[in-house]
Amino acid sequence: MLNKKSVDDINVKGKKVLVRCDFNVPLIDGKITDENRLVAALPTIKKLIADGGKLILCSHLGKPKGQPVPELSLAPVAVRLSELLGQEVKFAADPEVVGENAKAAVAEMKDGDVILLENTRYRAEETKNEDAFSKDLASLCDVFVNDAFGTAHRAHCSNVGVTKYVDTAVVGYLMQKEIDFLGNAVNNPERPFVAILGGAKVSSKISVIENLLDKVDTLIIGGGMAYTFAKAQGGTVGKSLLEEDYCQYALDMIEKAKAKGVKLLLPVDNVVGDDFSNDANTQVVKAGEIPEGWEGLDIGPETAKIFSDAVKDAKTVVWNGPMGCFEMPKFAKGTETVAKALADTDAVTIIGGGDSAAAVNQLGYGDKMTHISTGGGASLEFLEGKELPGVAAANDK
Ligand SMILES: Nc1ncnc2c1ncn2[C@@H]1O[C@H](COP(=O)(O)OP(=O)(O)O)[C@@H](O)[C@H]1O
Ligand SMILES: O=C(OP(=O)(O)O)[C@H](O)COP(=O)(O)O
Repeated sequence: MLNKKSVDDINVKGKKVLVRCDFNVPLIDGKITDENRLVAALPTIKKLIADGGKLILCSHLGKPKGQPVPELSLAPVAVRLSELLGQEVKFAADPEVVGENAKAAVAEMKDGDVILLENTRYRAEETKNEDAFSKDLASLCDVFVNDAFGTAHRAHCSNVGVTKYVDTAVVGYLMQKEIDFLGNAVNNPERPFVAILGGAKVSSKISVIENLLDKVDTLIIGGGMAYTFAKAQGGTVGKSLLEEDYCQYALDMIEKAKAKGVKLLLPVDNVVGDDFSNDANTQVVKAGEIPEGWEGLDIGPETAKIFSDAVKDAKTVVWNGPMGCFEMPKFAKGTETVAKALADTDAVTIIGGGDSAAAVNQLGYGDKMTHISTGGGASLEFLEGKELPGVAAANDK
């Protein structure tokens, strides 16, 4: 259990409550194309409304780099949130985020009202965690609630700096839920505990591999990073994604897994293409036997079966990173097979955010998983065993 004060430990009746959410959602032509992060924020927002707080919501959106960028305004989020909540979420348009407009909007609020501030990254201080903006934010409220799990790995004004200038800083339900699911899976798993890692590069997953090798019964490695392991073991990988500098590291990890009694599963076959394109010619070859001019873009059918079988017997599964270039239908089969195996197992299934979450949702297995994290970078850093600054900054219980 997360040892931080939460929205259940405070009384917000009649108080101004600044709620940091992660409303960093994909927008195409002003339309929200994935609203999971909005839906995930609703329980905390509804609870605080019911308790009679005056809710001042805030979030970043994209990377406007410290100045107003109209395409990155949070205005469309206020519209959609109003619909989802069934009550008006007034948008406090303000290029300074906490300028005259926002202050006037806050001054008019009644108990149970909700407003949304403009994109916090319109202010240059935000990502530098500089005091001026932290103080501005704190001046708006009596109480601060951080429910932005997706941003918890950042130390910015709106999730960390602001806590220096408020007496009460607690976490919301989403933050609690994410940390409880990820924390239980990693630190107190029902066994067998299987972790599946994929994605592009070994270099970006090193700390996760190291941390998980101390905890899992089985570690499955697929995706682009598997080719560095294949090459390290003396195989040929054609023009597959390869990090030569990490070959020795890959061999060390194979040895480390052996020494710890962790079963390490690597691909035994691959779907290869003669081009990085959905129009490529393809064939299935044994892992480490990829011909010159071809590149591995997915795990092969035999590998997909081995990985699925390992998941079948598991009691806890954590998955981060696709098994291949799932964005191209020709190379999506491996990721799809693994997603289906997770959907069919009785195990607790936890999906790290980012591409794996997108893949699982896209394939229609979203509601079959125990928990899909709303944070890519944040869940990765959690799996690395790092302390998340956004969580650390809240008041201890
Ligand atoms: N065999 C491969 N060759 C090249 N890219 C790959 C391969 N397998 C997976 N990828 C790519 O890796 C990307 C995801 O990598 P990464 O950012 O590390 O994962 P995540 O966001 O889940 O942490 C996807 O865009 C996917 O297309
Ligand atoms: O979308 C986010 O991260 P994610 O894509 O790693 O899940 C968070 O909102 C953090 O955004 P940032 O990576 O611009 O700091």
